[in-house]
Amino acid sequence: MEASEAKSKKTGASRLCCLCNQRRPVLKRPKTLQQICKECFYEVFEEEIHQVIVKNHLFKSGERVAIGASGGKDSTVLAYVLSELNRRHSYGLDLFLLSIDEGITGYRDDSLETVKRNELQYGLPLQILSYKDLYGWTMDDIVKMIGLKNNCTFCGVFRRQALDRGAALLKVDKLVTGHNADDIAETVLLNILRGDIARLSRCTSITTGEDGPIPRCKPFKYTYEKEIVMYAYFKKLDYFSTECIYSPNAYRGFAREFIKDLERLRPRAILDIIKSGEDFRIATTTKMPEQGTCERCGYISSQKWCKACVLLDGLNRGLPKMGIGRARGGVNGDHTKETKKLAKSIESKKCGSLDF
Ligand SMILES: Nc1ncnc2c1ncn2[C@@H]1O[C@H](COP(=O)(O)OP(=O)(O)OP(=O)(O)O)[C@@H](O)[C@H]1O
Repeated sequence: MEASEAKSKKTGASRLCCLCNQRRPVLKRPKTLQQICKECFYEVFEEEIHQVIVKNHLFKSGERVAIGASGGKDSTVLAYVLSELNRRHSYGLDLFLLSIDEGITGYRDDSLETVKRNELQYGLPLQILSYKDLYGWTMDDIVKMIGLKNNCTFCGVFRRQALDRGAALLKVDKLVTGHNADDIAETVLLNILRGDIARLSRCTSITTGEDGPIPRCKPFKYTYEKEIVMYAYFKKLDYFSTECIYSPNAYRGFAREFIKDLERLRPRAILDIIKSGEDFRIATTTKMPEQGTCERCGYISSQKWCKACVLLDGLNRGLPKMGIGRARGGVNGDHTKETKKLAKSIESKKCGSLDF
């Protein structure tokens, strides 16, 4: 063997992309550990998402679809890829960007600037709704009142409803979010750790809320976070990468780290956790919440008042902890068993939990 040949074999310098066998590989694909070139990476990344959309019948031609756009990597890549696929495969969708301004100075104001640029870059109309306009409170105001602990509960509950209201305003048929495979695996794990069977059964569904105001889909259900970051990086997409300044959710953070450790040992671990979540069956004896409407605002709720109204009532009465079960008294019948149960159920729904 020639010395140069032996050297390139040792360093792997002569290797070609294991998909096209023509170009030099520039990355190791996190999901499969294959050494591939940039062009093949774009192709497999986009094609896998297309297959997920087609196999799960996520959209119908002619539908209006809002993309929940936070300006972060996931939703920015989602907006970009969905516009590309819509054109390439003639899905026939009318796409919109929908952003919720939680009122977090130094975080959401900056990320919304990114979404405004995406509006022009991708030619997608943008609708912004703010917590201030919808609820009379910004997250800055709420954190001033309640501190950092539990603020994610308010933010998550309000965002979910705000996205529904934005979707209604845009008259869309569906709302898509950038929740990725890592997010879903993490939520499966958290729901197991909390014993939250109702959520465990819902959190792996690719489409949820079909019986609610608007169905929500997660086209990135099987897409790895690392691949989304790589895609955004190689495509030089314009996104905002700072973490929320009010997000001290340590429990979720541990679950995230644990999954990252598993992924390092075995990349398939993320898909396997999702699969386990999908295969869980609920015993018929497990009591599931019944869906009705909030007596106060008419939004979907399994209680007399929806979660947002309970939290808002606490804030407006100067008793913010009431809604998260930290103070005595409350709505839905003061001091009753029902209030305690409601407060407990709200308390368990922390930041980013996938109630979709
Ligand atoms: N303020 C918001 N406005 C509109 N959509 C949002 C907003 N916050 C979150 N979303 C939607 O929910 C998804 C998951 O949000 P999460 O807070 O977990 O952020 P993330 O995983 O960092 O995603 P991203 O990178 O898109 O910010 C986002 O991808 C986006 O589709």
